[in-house]
Amino acid sequence: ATLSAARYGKDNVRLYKVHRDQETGVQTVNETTVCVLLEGDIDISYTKADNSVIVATDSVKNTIYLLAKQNPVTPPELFGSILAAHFPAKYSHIHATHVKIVTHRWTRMTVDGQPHPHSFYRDGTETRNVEVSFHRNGGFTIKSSIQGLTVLKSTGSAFHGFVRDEYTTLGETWDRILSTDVDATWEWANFPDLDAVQKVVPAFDKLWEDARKITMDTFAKDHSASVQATMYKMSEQILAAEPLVEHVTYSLPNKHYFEIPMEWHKGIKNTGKDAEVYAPQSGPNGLIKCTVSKK
Ligand SMILES: O=c1[nH]c(=O)c2nn[nH]c2[nH]1
Repeated sequence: ATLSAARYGKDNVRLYKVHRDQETGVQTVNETTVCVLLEGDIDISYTKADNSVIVATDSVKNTIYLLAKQNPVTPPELFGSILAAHFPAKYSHIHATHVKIVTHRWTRMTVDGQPHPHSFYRDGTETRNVEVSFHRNGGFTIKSSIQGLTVLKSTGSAFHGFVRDEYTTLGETWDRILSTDVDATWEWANFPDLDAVQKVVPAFDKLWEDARKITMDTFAKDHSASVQATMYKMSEQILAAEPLVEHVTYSLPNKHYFEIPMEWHKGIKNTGKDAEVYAPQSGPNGLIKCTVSKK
């Protein structure tokens, strides 16, 4: 037997940092859940029970908190890169780091018509995430994503013209509910070093805002012929929004809402154009994926 791959570290490191603006008194919060995994000359800790090469996962956790104290934690692409670069710089036998940061929403409250200086609410389970992989000789691969943004449109979605054969029972529709949990990822061109990441910092927040707007605007406005067609339009627009992005990937569950026939009860019409009451389905669900890349 041979050890063909190995990486280890600390997962589910919950991190909160507050910024206090001394002049305005406005406080800003950031809450994330972090995973840092290390790769390198660590084989003997697996194959020979030799722990001399192990940076303890507890030390990894300590390092995450210390670097969060000493560095900006936003944008997550920057903090993820700072975290990823630290370990190969500190430990000569660690050659690569894989970082995942999940950012939870704390949306500032509006109180008495004004943004409140230090009060926030969790508006949904949507998260803003990054995955940063760094190799000593390979620079930074950064993937940014929006996940868990649940959307629904009550019309403006059709699905017809698909294969009809002896396996098909699904009826064609020109007007259906469409709902999904958005999982959209955009992959940046390789950054050779931390300076290259620092130079692009403003683009990270901007593209997250643009990608979120593109996703919701397209979802709302597109007369959707299918999940496939609509997600391709979203992907094209994100690619066009930022030259440094090389691939855009969407993974969208099709969360079905079934019509409930009622004509058996006194002839009540509740299907097709008369449908008003539906049964939201927990499963099965369609799952539609695509990756769209620069030419
Ligand atoms: O948008 C859709 N795409 C599909 O591939 C599909 N299959 N059943 N319903 C569907 N809706």
